[in-house]
Amino acid sequence: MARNIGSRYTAHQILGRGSAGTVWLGEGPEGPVAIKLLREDLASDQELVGRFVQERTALLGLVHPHVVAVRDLVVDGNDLALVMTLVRGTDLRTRLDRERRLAPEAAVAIIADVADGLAAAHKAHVVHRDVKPENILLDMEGPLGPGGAHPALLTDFGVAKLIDTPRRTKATKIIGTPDYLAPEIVEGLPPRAAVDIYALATVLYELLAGFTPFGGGHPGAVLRRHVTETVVPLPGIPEELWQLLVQCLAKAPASRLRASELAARLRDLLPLLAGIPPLEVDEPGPEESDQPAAYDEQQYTPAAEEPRRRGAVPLVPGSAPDSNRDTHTSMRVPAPDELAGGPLGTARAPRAPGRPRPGSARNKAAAVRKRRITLGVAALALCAAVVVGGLLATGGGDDGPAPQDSENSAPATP
Ligand SMILES: Nc1ncnc2c1ncn2[C@@H]1O[C@H](COP(=O)(O)OP(=O)(O)OP(=O)(O)O)[C@@H](O)[C@H]1O
Repeated sequence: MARNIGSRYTAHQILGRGSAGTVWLGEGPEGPVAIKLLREDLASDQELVGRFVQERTALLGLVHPHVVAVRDLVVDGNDLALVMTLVRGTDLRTRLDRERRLAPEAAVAIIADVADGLAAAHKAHVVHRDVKPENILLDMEGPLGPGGAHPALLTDFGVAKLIDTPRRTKATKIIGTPDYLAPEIVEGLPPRAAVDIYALATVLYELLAGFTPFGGGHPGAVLRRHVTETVVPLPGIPEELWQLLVQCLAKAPASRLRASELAARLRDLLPLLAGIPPLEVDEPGPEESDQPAAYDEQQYTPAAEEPRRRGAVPLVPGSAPDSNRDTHTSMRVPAPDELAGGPLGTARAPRAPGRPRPGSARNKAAAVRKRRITLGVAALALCAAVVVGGLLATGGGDDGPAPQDSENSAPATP
């Protein structure tokens, strides 16, 4: 069923739904386009419409081979729409869902493309703020690159910023997708270009591992891990690539690479990665979905009809994206004491197949068993010492004190 969008565009068929609206396959004066029609309640928000118009120049000015171009903005009656270049292909989430893990060469080629797009945006002082596989489109009509990767384009520029109006989200609330949120955002700092680098490095990790480094479980736990936990090495990952990942996942934004540098360094690595198969990494089990120790769950309110999916809530309450993907969260910024992690951590640390993960529930159980044994042996040693001491005190023993096992008599440590 076709419908007109403004006077110049016709929307023909729904391509997909996100939390902020519906993307249509449409037609304009210059041929086929993708039209993101924002939800009616957003379109009727005068403040948002004002921002939409304000951001017009920045959004329309961003033209780059690895950015989905916004070609027009339509404000017409109840319609508020972004007209974009139509990308014929799929999004990276769909590819990842299908393949679980990508070979390092293909993963790096895709991320290098996106880093190029980000470099152009950052040069124009535009921060994306919502880099994630859902917002990376693969152009199946483009030429095949290294590792058989199709060209990758970043989409949804400026949408997070448009929706993050002071009225919708108080200064103390976080907007974004938990798995990809940089620690400085969790700590309440304003988002700068480095947040996109952190998110992009998280996507690269996910392409290689099949899961994000700090995701899983309650969104509060995910946010805390971003701030307190360090990323655990992926088994079999080439060292140069690992070092690059670690640098871009640094907690301090200033330690991360700039987008242009990241793109160049990734491309330099491509010859080294040629022919390497996808890494063999065990999927994290459900045991890692720990609840944060101190986070007040009352503060986290998923939309009533929204099922708990990977700990996410939609960007805008009441929205129903048509996929079961992690979308956005809107939560208050956790207090410092809530961000303090436990000694074992709760990150879904990767491991080589068959080997236990540090900090996993299985390891916690082993730690508890070890502690019980240590305590038992220490108690026995103490009893023996008391008996021997008693015998000595009463002059009843000639064999001297019982031998002390220095390891077993040490105080039990958790
Ligand atoms: N320019 C485009 N060309 C072709 N398909 C597109 C384009 N932009 C978006 N799509 C498709 O439309 C669907 C919905 O996109 P949208 O950006 O609204 O949602 P999302 O990013 O998945 O979720 P959210 O907005 O909640 O983060 C996606 O499946 C995406 O692949």
